Amino acid sequence: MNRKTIKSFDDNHLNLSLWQQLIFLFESVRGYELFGLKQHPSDFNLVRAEYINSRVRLLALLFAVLTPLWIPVDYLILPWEHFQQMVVARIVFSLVLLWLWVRTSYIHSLDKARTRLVVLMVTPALFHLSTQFILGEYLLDERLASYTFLPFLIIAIHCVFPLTLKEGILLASFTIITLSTDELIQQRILTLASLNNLWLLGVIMGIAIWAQLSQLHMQLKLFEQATTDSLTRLLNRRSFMSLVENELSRAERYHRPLTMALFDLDFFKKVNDTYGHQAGDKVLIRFAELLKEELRTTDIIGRFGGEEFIVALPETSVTEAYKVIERILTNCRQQVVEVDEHRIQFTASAGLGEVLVDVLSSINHVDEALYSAKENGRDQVALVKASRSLAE
Ligand SMILES: Nc1nc2c(ncn2[C@@H]2O[C@H](COP(=O)(O)OP(=O)(O)OP(=O)(O)O)[C@@H](O)[C@H]2O)c(=O)[nH]1
Repeated sequence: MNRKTIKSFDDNHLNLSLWQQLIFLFESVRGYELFGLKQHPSDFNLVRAEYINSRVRLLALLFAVLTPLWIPVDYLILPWEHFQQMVVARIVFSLVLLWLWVRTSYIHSLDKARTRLVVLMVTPALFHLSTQFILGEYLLDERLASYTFLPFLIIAIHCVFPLTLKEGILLASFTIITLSTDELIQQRILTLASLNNLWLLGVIMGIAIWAQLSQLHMQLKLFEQATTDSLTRLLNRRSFMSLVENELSRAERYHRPLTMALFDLDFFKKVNDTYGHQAGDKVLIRFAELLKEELRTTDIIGRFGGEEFIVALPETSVTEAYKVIERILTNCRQQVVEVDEHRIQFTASAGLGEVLVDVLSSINHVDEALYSAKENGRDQVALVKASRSLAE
């Protein structure tokens, strides 16, 4: 039996062990998502991909334009032979980045954005290596001090990207290893000068990763605010609709069933009027939790407004969905929400049907079915009329 009660958050929190409280804190600052241990929603990934891509483009263009501008300085301070080689290196580097700028005009996946980011970071690292190779011992000349700054600049630039801890560490390590290739080959990596450089690169990398995490955290928060209902943490109507639109395209392409159910809590006004609005909110939260518990992670759950909830079940026929909805309504009857000395019980009604042709009219149909469930006495599920289930 699935009999559950809700206590206030503070009661629950006080009973937690130190370890549980730490886990709670970790979760509340979105630790799993920031560390890259939990997948972000697919539409968030697309937003992040676009964000990363636009920065890759901007930086590629900036590097491509600025690098050749240094040629007059090369001319003034480098011997002719080195100058020629540096000009070639600068032009090649600039062309690669221009190519990256042109290629990155369109994005449709996070993986692509990540690959472009790696190319953006590795290209200047390779340019730096070629500089080391061309100038060699000449770099010890004080006038060429600025030619050794590039690695620090490259690592510092990592901070403009919203990355998870895992991505940030991988990318920065990859860049640092590329930057150190020369010293690794010549076995100079353990000299004091090299270790000093590595230490400084490590510090800048730490700061850059912190900035990346802060950006990602902010983006996750904004995304959540834009797509979820703040009370129940379910999808809001707009993001529910957009996810179901995608799911409907998939269902049509692969000829798979997609069903939808609209729930409405029965006599909810009475709960508010009798026990107060906060008690009503707790009932809404409990019902949202019940939906999350009873449905699959692939199902789409949203708060449609007020005391109405909506779910879409991919890969599920109406017959299968009917059993699921009945199970939810049965469990709903067994829920108890404790508010002060009161124990509130509640029921729900539902309309159920297949999603066909377009999402909006399917919602209208399940809404009509819900209406008949209410008319027939509530606390039950009603199906969209058979004729409606055929594509109209
Ligand atoms: N506590 C709380 N109440 C809400 C919220 N959103 C809507 N409501 C209330 O939900 C109630 C809905 O009432 P009605 O539409 O009359 O429906 P009902 O009382 O559930 O009756 P039936 O649907 O016919 O069974 C209204 O009193 C709204 O104020 C919310 O976020 N929190």
